[in-house]
Amino acid sequence: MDEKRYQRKIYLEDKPRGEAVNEILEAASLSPKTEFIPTSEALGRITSEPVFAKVSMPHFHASAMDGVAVNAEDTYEAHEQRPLHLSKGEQFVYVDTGNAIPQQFNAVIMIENVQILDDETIEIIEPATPWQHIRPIGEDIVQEEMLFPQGHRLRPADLGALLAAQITEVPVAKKPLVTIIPTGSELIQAESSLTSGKIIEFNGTVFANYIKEWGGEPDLKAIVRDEPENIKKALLDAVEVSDIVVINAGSSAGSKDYTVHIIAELGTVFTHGVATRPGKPVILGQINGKIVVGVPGYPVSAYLALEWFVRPLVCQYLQIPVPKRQTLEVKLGRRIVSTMGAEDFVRMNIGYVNGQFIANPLTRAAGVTMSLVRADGLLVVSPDLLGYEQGDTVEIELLRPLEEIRNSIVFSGSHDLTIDLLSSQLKRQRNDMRIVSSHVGSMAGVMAIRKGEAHVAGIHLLDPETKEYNVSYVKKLLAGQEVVLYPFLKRTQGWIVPKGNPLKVNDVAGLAEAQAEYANRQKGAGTRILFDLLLKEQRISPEQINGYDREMFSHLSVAAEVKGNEKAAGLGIYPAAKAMNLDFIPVADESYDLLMTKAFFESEQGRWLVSIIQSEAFKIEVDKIGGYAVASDAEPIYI
Ligand SMILES: Nc1nc2c(c(=O)[nH]1)N[C@H]1C(S)=C(S)[C@@H](COP(=O)(O)OP(=O)(O)OC[C@H]3O[C@@H](n4cnc5c(N)ncnc54)[C@H](O)[C@@H]3O)O[C@H]1N2
Ligand code: MOO
Repeated sequence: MDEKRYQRKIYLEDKPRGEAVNEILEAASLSPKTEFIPTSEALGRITSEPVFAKVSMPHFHASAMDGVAVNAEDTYEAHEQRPLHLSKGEQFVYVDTGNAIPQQFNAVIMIENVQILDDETIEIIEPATPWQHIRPIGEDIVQEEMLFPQGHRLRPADLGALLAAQITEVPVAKKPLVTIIPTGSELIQAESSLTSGKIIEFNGTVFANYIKEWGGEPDLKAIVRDEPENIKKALLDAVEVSDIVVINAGSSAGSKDYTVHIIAELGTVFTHGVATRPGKPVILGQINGKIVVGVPGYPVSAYLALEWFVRPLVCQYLQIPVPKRQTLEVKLGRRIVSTMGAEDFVRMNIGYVNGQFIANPLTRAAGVTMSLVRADGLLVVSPDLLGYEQGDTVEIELLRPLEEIRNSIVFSGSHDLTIDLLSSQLKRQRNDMRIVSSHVGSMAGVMAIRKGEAHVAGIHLLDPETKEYNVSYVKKLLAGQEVVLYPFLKRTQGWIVPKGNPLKVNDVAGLAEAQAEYANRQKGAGTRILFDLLLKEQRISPEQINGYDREMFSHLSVAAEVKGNEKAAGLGIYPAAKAMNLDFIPVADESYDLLMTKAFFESEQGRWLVSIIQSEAFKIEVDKIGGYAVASDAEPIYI
């Protein structure tokens, strides 16, 4: 393979996103092609031309009520004091709702207002007005009337109107065919077995489904290895048949990032690098008249780039405007730093606490797929800003329905596996509520309650003086605030070590002596406070601990670090060790309590939370994990 021809490209442009998208829209000038499809299958499709009714609805004068059809003139004499008799056939006929009205009649009297005297005769006491209770021809739809203009997205009721007007086949815009080419020699299908360095290909499926959602027809190709000839062939095959081509990864400055050179060789490159973070290394080009969008490999960058560049192309093809997201004004719980000169897209969590929406940034790392799963909204920081201060009011694009956000219980503080159980039990009882948790550590959890950014915080803070948990911290840090400490769990902290405890770790002294590779927790985490106390008690300095500066953010991450490394050790809770099939040496029993504002504790959501904690079903689930005792009949401590 002639790989030398494709030199690394180190410097990327920083083109404004709007400029980059306009360029490709102009070059593409995609226009819709019409196809006729059965009306019953046209849900969500876009009409490609105006649609006119073939027949009227109703196409005959139809009775709107069950009753009798009459000629209004025959009934004018009827009066309460002078009941009028009408004879069947000549002066009236019985009709049901929807029946055609015989030619000689022009009104319907409801059956309730008719006195049946015998088989042939009825009596009425009120005259009928012409056309009463009759749906005249075309009341609903008039033949030749325009039902829909072009560019209308068909909804279920629209399909009904089309069929009623006898349109059984509807002209819609053909879906643009979008070919998706995942590239990368490290990629494997999810079904294959994983070895180090291999990554499961999943961006392709994400793309295919967004494209479907946006109205396109995706064609997800097999993984293409990082070899110029393979990439070239995949691109040439794709532009032959598709309307738009998406090629994933190989967009940056890596030694195997050939895509940009290949597009340049086969056609034109308009853009390599846009002024956005993440998503910078986008490639926009054209081969044989077809637009090729090279989206970065990292999943978050990939999704954003797809939305910025592929969605407008799909919409251009369908001739519909690019839909805008609903926005929400929120208060920022944390400061947000942004790059000058580039648009920043920050994934955000939003909570509705104390009557206001508070938003906090999720991780900014472009490789974290779960940040897209968890995000409630997207904050777009414009290129001329350096960011926002904590407490600023900003507008956020919503990625989730507002109702869902409003009903979320915002959970902060320390991580514990039982919070996930609590969350699923709550969802079982109240499918309109959910727990959103961020694992920031006990101390940050207390602060989140103090600043009104969370409803509940899980905390386990050992007071080195009193050897008591939580109470002294809350009293000191939340003085003057009305809060409740709800005794939740007793759990055991201990050494998490490889099976068989090869380094024979039993205490901090042993840990230091064996020079174990220690996986520490972040500052402010309850486990970290415990560890520092153990060091102090045994007069061991942090410098003696190998790995003291490596901070993990949860018990499970500590266990994951220990797994597969015979020299590693960590401090954490029993279930984390069990989950990763590691050994556990108990060190201390601790109280993991729930800190809440009094207002939340007494709210409907707060009462639900407590009722789930006290439920038998929850206790059974917790017992299944092992290593916990749920505090039963707990009395909340008002502070
Ligand atoms: N020296 C520099 N390095 C990088 C730069 C840079 O400017 N200078 N940019 C970084 C940024 S920002 C991004 S974004 C990535 C873009 O990388 P590529 O588009 O070249 O993609 P890869 O390196 O091949 O992959 C990145 C990452 O994503 C995974 N990946 C790729 N395809 C898929 C897929 N279909 N499904 C799931 N995951 C996928 C891939 O395995 C890598 O882990 O470059 C930075 N580096
Ligand atoms: O631009 Mo990359 O897309 O930041 O992660």
